Amino acid sequence: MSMNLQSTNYSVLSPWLPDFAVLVSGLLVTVSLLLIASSTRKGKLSKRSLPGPQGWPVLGCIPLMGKLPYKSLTEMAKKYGPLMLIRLGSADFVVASSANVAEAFLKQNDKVWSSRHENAAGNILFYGCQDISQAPYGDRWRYARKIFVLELFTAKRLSNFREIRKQEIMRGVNDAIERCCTGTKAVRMDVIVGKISTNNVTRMMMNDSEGTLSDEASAIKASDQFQQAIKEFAALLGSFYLGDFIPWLDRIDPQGLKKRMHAVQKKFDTFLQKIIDDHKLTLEAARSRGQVIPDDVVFSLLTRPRDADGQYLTETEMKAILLDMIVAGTDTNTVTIEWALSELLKNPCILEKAQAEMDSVVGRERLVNESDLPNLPYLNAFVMETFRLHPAGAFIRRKSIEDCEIQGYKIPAKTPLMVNIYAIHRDPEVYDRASEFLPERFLNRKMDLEGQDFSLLIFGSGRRMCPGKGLGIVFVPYCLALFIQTCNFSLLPGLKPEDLDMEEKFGITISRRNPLQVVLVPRLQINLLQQYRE
Ligand code: HEM
Repeated sequence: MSMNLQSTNYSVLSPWLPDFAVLVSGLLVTVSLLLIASSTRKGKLSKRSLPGPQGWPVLGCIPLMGKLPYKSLTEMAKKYGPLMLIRLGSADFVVASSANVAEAFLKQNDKVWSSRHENAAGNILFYGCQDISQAPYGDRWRYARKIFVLELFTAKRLSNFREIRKQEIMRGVNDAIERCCTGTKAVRMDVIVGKISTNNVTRMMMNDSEGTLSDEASAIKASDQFQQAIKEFAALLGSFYLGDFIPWLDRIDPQGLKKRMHAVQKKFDTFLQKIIDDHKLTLEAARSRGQVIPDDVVFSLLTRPRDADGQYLTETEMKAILLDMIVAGTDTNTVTIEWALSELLKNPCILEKAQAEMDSVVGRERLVNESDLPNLPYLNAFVMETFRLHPAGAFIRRKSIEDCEIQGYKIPAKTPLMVNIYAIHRDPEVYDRASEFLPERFLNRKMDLEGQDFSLLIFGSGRRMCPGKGLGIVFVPYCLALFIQTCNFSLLPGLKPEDLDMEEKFGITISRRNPLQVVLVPRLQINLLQQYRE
């Protein structure tokens, strides 16, 4: 039976359609109320009015954000100061854009600002924020974080996996060189480095070198689709979902983002459940044969006994934590290394200096080791400058758990905060020639990675500081050290260093808008490199 959709819809809706006059007056009243609300909101929020742009009714400052919100907010801070109030849809955010203001939030009032602002992505992608990164401040977050730091990402495990990091990076180097067909073709560095970072983190989590995983799980982990799923996951996590800011749009999902979030979450859930089931089978077999259980994160999670007070992690919480590791642990490293390589290609004299240092400290007869890193001051300064000018993420996102006074402004509980790391790292009051890439600035500057230098907030600060920092500070410099030592790099034929674009794309991380394409040729004896081929 055919049905006239138009007339059906009309007849269903018509009882609810107000007549035109009522509609117009209703709209006028709504807009006036919103205008009144937006003009009085500052009084509501603070003792003295926090400065900030006025914004539009309903949308607030959403239209002012542009494609790169951290840059728009940096510009606004020049006008309104380093402590601003900005309304996005129906939510008031405070924005910190200087080291001093960041310190007031993250050090002097660390506990108050130690929750996270919930959003659709956190809820859908991380099983209702049951992970660490999205979890609200409270007992479950504290418990999961303690396990992460004291049992999963320990210094001992990082050290045990040293050789695996070297293997994975060298596999990537060899793969890149081979794909370049002895210097005739370019490779996409986001693809090469993305695979190295993922393999590095996933092997710590689920070490399949000892036959722990089924063929099916190993094949998924090694596939290009898995890489793409991580990209999709990270893109959705960083997406600007309108329903988070204008609650009544949540039911409509006008951008179709929630649908995509559910789809990618399902893929990861199936994969993680398979990993856990495979591990359980291996565990059973190993126990029945009295064998030693291999070292990896999933085994650690599955074999940990209940705590004395009866607390334990549920299987869903375990999956949420594993997701944290996959996403937070791969994308951050990948974008940082891709930006570092971009700067090397843009500034060939920096590459020359880094290679000269490598040759004089390590030589060309052996591969650089992680233990050489402390003896490579120029390389370390180059990495720090990359972290400064290209922070992995633009913002530290927090939420207050109680009322708080910052610089004389009273800010109520449950206010979301954005610390604009991008603005702080480019503050001309702190850094000379702040927008230029100058590794030398870190040769004579103390390199603080503990979150106590608020002009350099690479891994955040305080209670919610990055618990994966130990891996980041080894993996990023070591991966770069091996590339710098073993390869010569050039851009696509005809492209000069000064023509290389450095355009950015905003997401949960700041990535290159256009992928970096590089031609790599070996600069060491090929047999030194090839001992690490697949
Ligand atoms: C270059 C590498 C990395 C950078 C630049 C980085 C940066 C950050 C930053 C800025 C935060 C927010 C901290 C805050 O709120 O104060 C964070 C949180 C976090 N990072 Fe990292 N990260 C990196 C690598 C990793 C790795 C390798 C892992 C794990 C495998 C990881 C896991 C996490 C988790 C779980 C959180 C949330 C912590 C919490 O909310 O308690 N990160 N990271």
